[in-house]
Amino acid sequence: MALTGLVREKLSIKLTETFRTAVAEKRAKLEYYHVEYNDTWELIERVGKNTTEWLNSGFDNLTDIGKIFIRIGSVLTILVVQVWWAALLIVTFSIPLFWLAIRSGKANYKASIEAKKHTRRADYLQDLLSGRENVEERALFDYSAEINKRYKEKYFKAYNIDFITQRHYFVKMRGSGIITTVVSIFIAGVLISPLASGEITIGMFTSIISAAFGLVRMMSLELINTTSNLAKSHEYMHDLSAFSNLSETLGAFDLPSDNVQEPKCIEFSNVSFAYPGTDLVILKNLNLKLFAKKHYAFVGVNGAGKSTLIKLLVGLYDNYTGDILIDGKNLRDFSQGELKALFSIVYQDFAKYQISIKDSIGIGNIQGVSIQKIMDVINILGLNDVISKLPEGLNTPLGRIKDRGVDLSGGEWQRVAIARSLISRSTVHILDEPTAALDPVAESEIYELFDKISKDKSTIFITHRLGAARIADEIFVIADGHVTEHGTHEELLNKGGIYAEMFESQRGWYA
Ligand SMILES: Nc1ncnc2c1ncn2[C@@H]1O[C@H](COP(=O)(O)OP(=O)(O)OP(=O)(O)O)[C@@H](O)[C@H]1O
Repeated sequence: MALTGLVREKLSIKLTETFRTAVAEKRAKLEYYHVEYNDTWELIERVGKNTTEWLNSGFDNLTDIGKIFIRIGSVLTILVVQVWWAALLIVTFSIPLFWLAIRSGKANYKASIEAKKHTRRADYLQDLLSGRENVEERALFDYSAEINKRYKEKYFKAYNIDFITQRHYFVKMRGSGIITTVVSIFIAGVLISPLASGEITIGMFTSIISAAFGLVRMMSLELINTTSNLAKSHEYMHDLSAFSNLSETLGAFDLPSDNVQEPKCIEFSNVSFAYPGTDLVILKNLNLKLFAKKHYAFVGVNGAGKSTLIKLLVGLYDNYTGDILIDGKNLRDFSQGELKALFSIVYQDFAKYQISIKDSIGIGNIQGVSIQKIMDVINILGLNDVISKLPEGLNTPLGRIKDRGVDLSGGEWQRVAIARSLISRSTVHILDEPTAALDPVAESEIYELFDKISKDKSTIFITHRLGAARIADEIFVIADGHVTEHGTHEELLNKGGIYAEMFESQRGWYA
């Protein structure tokens, strides 16, 4: 490898590593709503996916363009000295082509973004057709032919966008090639007369013509092509800059603070909220109060706003009106470290980490947790039976990424997620219905267990199964974005409202 190649390789590795790390860090620090908002999510995906390739090609294009300019400069000098007007003519004709190349490069990049939207959908459909996750449903519902049809539609949409863009590019570039060749032929034609009259020698004529054609080739092919690619890289850098300007969560990497006390009172006061970029108000003047060491259940129909309420409580959004107060202090004034120390949460779609079961639980307390503590939660959650069957016990990798990996059942994965939350140091434990894979009785058992081990802690859980809600000290019924009923299980049954109606319809599940 030539020395320049070696230097290029070294620089490229350094640049790529620096940017890759910076992009990963930035992603981790982004304010949560960027992830849920489609436009910013697409930008995040775009910038994060092929960082290495884009940076490498941008770097290559820059060095290529430098080299081409040096070569053009030397040929141009020869031509200027010999026939200045020929050099001027070529340069003049090349300027609009240069501009065309920049526009083509930008258009190519924009088209690739448009095509990507269809490709992403096509990739998803491809996954449905061949992925592991839905192999059973694929056989059961026999939807492969229909999905395949949709896949082809999406694939060809993306293909057509790419093809049309490439065709435009090709036509433009061919056109520029023809124009500049005509210019060179014109120069040759004009020089024939001085050659015939002996004003210039045949040697001089050949050297001028070869310089002119060389210049035209460099201007119309190499320079235009590289400029177009550079314009694409420039568009990527533009995206990268928009990405780096996205707002960040202050103190995103802060560890849970040590000095946070369990809150005595959490209060929602007239809280209203619409997701960023939408007009639909999800929470409407919601009011409620939660007290220390009590266990609360939020119930209500799908879409009532229960999970949204939790997202606000743990600080994922702060663009609500009204106030959320923790012992009288506004939630917006809490640091990330304090919020992390306050709340731990198990989401409906909790993560299934494909690492050892020990680490999968241990990351719930990244500051360090003893094996004894991990074993305690394992015992409490009845996971010891599962672990005793694993070939490498606590060190067995979960999932199927590794050859030695072992998959768990839906309910077992949920217990691992709950265990992770239980070993965290936070003072308020929240379960946002992570128990959907369990049957109603097993779900009730998990909540009873959770209730028992969280005796001295504040807990909140969301559930649709009211047999589980029974154990809560107080139940909040959320409907249409606000609290419509609250009280103990018995109080709500006696009230004969929505809760009583819902419980009646579910009674058979627990018989
Ligand atoms: N990121 C989002 N952007 C826009 N709207 C959203 C977003 N997330 C949720 N919603 C909407 O907010 C409403 C309330 O959703 P939420 O998840 O809080 O309901 P829920 O009571 O927890 O429902 P479920 O019991 O089905 O989980 C729904 O209409 C939902 O479509």
